[in-house]
Amino acid sequence: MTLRAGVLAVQGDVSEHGDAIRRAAAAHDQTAEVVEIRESGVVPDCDVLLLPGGESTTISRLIHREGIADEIQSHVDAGKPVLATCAGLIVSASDAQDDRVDTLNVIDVSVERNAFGRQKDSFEAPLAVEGLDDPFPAVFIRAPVIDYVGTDVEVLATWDDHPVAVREGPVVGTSFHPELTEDPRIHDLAFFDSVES
Ligand SMILES: NC(=O)CC[C@H](N)C(=O)O
Repeated sequence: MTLRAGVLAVQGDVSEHGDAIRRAAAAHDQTAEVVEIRESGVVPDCDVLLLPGGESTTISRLIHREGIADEIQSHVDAGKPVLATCAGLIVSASDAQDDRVDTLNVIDVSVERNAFGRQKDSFEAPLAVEGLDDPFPAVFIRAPVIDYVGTDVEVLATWDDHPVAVREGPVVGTSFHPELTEDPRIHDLAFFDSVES
């Protein structure tokens, strides 16, 4: 099976997500065809979506301007998988506590932007994640803190008493950047568990 994976490419770390989904697919003897999303009309043909890290105020502005935001919401309504990382999670949240981010409201969490690692902008931590046997090397870069999760949201990992990986229906969100390591297990958990079942 070839999976058509759309990476939101209006801004952010796009190519890394493409590589990560290809690695995860290969681990399942599948291939991923990666398409970059910069305009409307692409999302409806995608099996899965990746919403990368970057700058959430910019990403939010561009996806609304280009008519991509509604298409992402329809993708989620249809039960199709999404992995949203860092700024992608902020854009996906129900609340970003920032008027400049018009969120998609596809995962019921409230996030505080740039709240992790104020003293030290980025850090890596070995993270215990629900469903993974060994810790995941989680890279945090000016990461959002999740300070509220809705009742339908499953917390997959916490760091420093805060949820940092969450799932609601087809959407998995992380405060950290799984695409910046060689380890495919978060992409695997977001896509191949759900796509294959
Ligand atoms: N690494 C990231 O994606 C950082 C997110 C960024 N600080 C934002 O709020 O948009």
